[in-house]
Amino acid sequence: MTQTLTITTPDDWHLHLREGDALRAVVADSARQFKRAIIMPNLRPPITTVDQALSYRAQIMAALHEQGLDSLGFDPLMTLYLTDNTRVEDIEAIAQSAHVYAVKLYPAGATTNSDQGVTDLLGRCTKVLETMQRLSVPLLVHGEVTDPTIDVFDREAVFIERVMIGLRRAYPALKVVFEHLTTKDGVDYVREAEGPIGATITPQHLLYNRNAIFTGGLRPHWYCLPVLKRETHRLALVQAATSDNPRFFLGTDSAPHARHLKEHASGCAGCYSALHAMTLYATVFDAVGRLDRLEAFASHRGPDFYGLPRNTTKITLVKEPYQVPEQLPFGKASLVPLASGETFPWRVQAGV
Ligand SMILES: NC(=O)N[C@@H](CC(=O)O)C(=O)O
Ligand SMILES: [Zn+2]
Ligand SMILES: [Zn+2]
Repeated sequence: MTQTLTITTPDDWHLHLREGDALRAVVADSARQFKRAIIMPNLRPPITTVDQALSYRAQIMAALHEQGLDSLGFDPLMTLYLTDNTRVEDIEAIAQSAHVYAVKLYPAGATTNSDQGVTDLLGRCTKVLETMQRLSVPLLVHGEVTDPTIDVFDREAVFIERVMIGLRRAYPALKVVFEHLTTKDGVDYVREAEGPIGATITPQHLLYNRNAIFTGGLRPHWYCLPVLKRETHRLALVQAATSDNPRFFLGTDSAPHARHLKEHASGCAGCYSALHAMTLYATVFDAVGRLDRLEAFASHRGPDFYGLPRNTTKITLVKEPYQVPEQLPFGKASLVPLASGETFPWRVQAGV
């Protein structure tokens, strides 16, 4: 008999949906597996006010509507992009809003569309951080320093020392999500830290180490930020995700970029995983004999951290081979999903 696994419908606590044709090309992939997703605000220009977040959300809902997918009931949870100029009123507006849930910190220059990010968090954002702490608005952190003298592979570990510890000491009750955790240093920090902290973990950082970027030649579709790390770090992430620690939960960081911009002299950072995210996570959990923890990681710990109800619907995963397409349409361009062409042992039961 084919093995199946039925779990509470999961949520994706870190997702890039883009805009326009790109949005229309990818949004259904998330909506078919996930009930809710935290939508990243790193558009051009970035989403910095509640009004902008609401009109972006309307764009997302319209894209689903055009494709006849309203009945999926997908709920995009919006975020604002923290800048040096974010105002206390912007945070107060979040607390009043039914659709905006968090503020995202991109250190200036750290990643895709982060040039308007924060230059001096503890110097320039004190009033805003105080207000977030008081109103229980979570800060979602891209945790890498941008100092060019720091080795790319060390930027997360150095961020903990230079920024995270001081930030959390200054605002001990601020809810913080350490996004797309990639190192054993990060896992140890999140596990041991006091106060309200959580961390998202992507499928690529659970499945691959940095050798994947260089196997048989330079492979741009395995390039994301924070970059894949060595095997010891991957093992620590798998251990954390499959443990019973409520601080570690699912966030794909699915980040679509057109094929020609990935296969480029300065290729964009980001892996597209929304298409087959639950296939990838189930593969990891099954490989270490911990499918029993997949539901907690994918469906329970995220809403618990954000103080939201868990979903009441279910999805079923089936242990049948799933082959990842070589590429997908992406407006006028094409999109190469993570591990394109490869076969994995689990798939989501087709419902819609
Ligand atoms: N993760 C990535 O490699 N890229 C993300 C940005 C981010 O999450 O840092 C993107 O928007 O492309
Ligand atoms: Zn990031
Ligand atoms: Zn991201």
